[in-house]
Amino acid sequence: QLIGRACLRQKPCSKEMFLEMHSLGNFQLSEGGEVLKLYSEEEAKCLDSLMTDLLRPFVPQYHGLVTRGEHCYIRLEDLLSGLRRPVIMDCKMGVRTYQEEELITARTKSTLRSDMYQKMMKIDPTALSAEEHAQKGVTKCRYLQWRDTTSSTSMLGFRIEGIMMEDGSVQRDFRKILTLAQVTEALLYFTRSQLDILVSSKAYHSRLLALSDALKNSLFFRTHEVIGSSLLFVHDHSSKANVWMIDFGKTTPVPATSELRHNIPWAEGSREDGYLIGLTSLITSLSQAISVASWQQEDSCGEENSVA
Ligand SMILES: Nc1ncnc2c1ncn2[C@@H]1O[C@H](COP(=O)(O)OP(=O)(O)OP(=O)(O)O)[C@@H](O)[C@H]1O
Ligand SMILES: O=P(O)(O)O[C@@H]1[C@H](O)[C@H](O)[C@@H](OP(=O)(O)O)[C@H](OP(=O)(O)O)[C@H]1O
Repeated sequence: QLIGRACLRQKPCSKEMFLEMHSLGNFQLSEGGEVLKLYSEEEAKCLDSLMTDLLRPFVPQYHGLVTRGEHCYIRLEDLLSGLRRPVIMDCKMGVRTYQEEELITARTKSTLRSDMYQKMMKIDPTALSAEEHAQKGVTKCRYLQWRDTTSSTSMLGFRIEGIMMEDGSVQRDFRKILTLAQVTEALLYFTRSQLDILVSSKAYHSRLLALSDALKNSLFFRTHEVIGSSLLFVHDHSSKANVWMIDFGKTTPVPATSELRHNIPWAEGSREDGYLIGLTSLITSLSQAISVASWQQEDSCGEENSVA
């Protein structure tokens, strides 16, 4: 994720610097309120469908394709346009981050990844089997499964990938978050307990409820397995706050005869992704954060009155 790449720099964050960070990965600078993301057929197809779906207000506007040099790019609305020193949180949604297809491929053709072995070694060498140690490699699917079960993905249906604060500092140390209480703590940190960002009519809580309604009625959502997609939370000092669905590179249509529920646990073959399990967890945690922030505000008013 970009937020991870942004770790490379810890200076105050301007829009230019933010977009520059994109160019380290799959993104390129662009003019006129757009960002360019490296083309993938799956993502372009999803964005095409989303532009005529009920989810359109929750997705960056898609302006088609453009070629720059040797590469083709997807033109997307820049979600940070108009924000000064934005604060950003990327939550990867769903109870798993690998497609069923990746699982099948891993069983039949096991390409080993030494980078993923090294990442596991660094965090928990005991999680690796003797065979994996001997090979010094793991399949991507094995790594993604390990990431899912050791983060809140499997249990809560989402995980926080990263948070970037207004000074450009980036936190990615959310791997150990497993419970709703820990998510609540992270949300209070991310919003600095500001109630206008958490709960006002144009803030995170109401936006998530509106998204939940739209998802229930969306044809796109009923007919797609949504894997590795994120909810991007963005606000700035003026308390403008919004949540967007992004990253459809691993989102695929299900066969015409089936529809997904998104709110039940995954069993192989079902293609269920648990997206709504994650959204429910997020809304619950946000409600808890609102309660805590309200108590904090009452407490500080009480202290001020007693000093006066
Ligand atoms: N339309 C947009 N406007 C502004 N920023 C965006 C936009 N889309 C994505 N980003 C930023 O870029 C980051 C990466 O986006 P995205 O997940 O789509 O890319 P990716 O290359 O598929 O990531 P990964 O492969 O690591 O999952 C997001 O966390 C977000 O901060
Ligand atoms: O969580 P980490 O440690 O950052 O690991 C990455 C993360 O799991 C991404 O979801 C995955 O990309 P996809 O979901 O797009 O497959 C990427 O695979 P990659 O290295 O093959 O891009 C991993 O390296």
